[in-house]
Amino acid sequence: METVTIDRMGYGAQAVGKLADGKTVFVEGGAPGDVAVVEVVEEKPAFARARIVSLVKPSSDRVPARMDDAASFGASWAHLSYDAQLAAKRGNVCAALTRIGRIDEDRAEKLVQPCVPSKRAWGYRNKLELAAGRDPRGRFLLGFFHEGTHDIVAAASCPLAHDAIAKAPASLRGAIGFAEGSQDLGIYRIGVRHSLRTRELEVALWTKPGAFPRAHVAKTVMSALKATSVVRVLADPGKARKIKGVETLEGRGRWGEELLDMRFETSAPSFFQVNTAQAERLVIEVVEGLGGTMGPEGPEGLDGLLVADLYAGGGTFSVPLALAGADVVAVEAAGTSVRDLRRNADANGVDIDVVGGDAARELPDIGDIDALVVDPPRSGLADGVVESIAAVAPARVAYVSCNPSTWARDAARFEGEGYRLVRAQPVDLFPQTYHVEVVSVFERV
Ligand SMILES: C[S@@+](CC[C@H](N)C(=O)[O-])C[C@H]1O[C@@H](n2cnc3c(N)ncnc32)[C@H](O)[C@@H]1O
Repeated sequence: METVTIDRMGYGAQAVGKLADGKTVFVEGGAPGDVAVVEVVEEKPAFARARIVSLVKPSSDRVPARMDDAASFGASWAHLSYDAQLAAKRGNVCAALTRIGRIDEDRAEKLVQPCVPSKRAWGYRNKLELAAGRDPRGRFLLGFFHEGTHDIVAAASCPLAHDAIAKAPASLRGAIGFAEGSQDLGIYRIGVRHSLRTRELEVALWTKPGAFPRAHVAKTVMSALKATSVVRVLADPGKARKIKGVETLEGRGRWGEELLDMRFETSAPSFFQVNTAQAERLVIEVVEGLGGTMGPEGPEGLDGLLVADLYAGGGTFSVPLALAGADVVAVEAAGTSVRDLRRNADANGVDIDVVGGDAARELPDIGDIDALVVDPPRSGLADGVVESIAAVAPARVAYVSCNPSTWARDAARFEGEGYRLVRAQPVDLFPQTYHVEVVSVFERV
């Protein structure tokens, strides 16, 4: 056992300090400024992991615990004040840019703006993603995967989600457990989406294809939650990308949300930003980053520009860019999102050239574009994509990222291909967790 001082939050659940021998130590539940007696639980050549045995001097960034099981739904920074979370998120973006992006510290400090706080620090999620299974006694189990494992931690509620769905885990567990009785319906995942703006609430039950008592289950779900839509997503466990179908069991079969006066409809397997109010900030950053503005009538100022939106989802950026006057080509790989995007373009009265396929493969066929948006999954841009973008030579690139490490790697690639990073805006979509979104702008030199 030894006493350490915690220096900062890592990009993950843990805080970071140094052991007496100079080795980096990751400390679960630590806060910057804590002086703590720790016990090393794992020793590696380059670093160690430790747990806090006692706090000699607690950090002034600490706030009283709101619940004991916060870590089970990813709220591993809930012991930090919200200001400290925002500062740590910006710190992690700067650190990624210097360590991985090889941008010097002074420049990174100037480029990375203060993190935009979320309007709600709790109750902000429009979506709950629940894991379902059975406990050793065969009873229906609903909760969250323990981080990094497939062990389900049963949870009654999730205070990160809107109040209307925060207690959905308990209601659904009771109702579905009762409806199942001893018969296993094979439900392995349940998604619940709710909009504070449209009041629409959708429950999506993920099962393998096969017989399913649709009417009985729909009635059960409706008795637990006032849903506007209940659907069944047919896919094999672990193969979420290979959707075999979506059946409407009750109601609309889709979920509707409003974003800056635009209307988006999302089918259950498709991606949609989980913090709607903060997604609006992402849209504003992207429109302005490409030279447009948010006028009183909505996005404007991009007339005549040819813009490609890669990894476009249901059109969160494509639709406002088209409303701002740009000719938009959107590329998206997931079939359900491609259908959503076409529908969302129609619903918002814009024409968008929607291409279903792999962003890297489709990019060279798009032609001479003026500007580009990329919003890839956590893995960032695949090898060769930055080079393909540079070959098409857009004057500006807006890069939206949910992973500072892969973003910083790609920033270095852009800077090596004749682009310069001119702005990096962290936006907090995920309070109480270590996650952070970054909207950045690269200009062709
Ligand atoms: C982080 S989401 C962003 C979606 C959208 N920009 C938004 O804000 O709602 C990433 C999207 O990229 C899509 N995607 C993943 N890999 C892809 C690829 N290789 N080519 C095209 N789209 C891909 C996913 O289906 C998903 O819709």
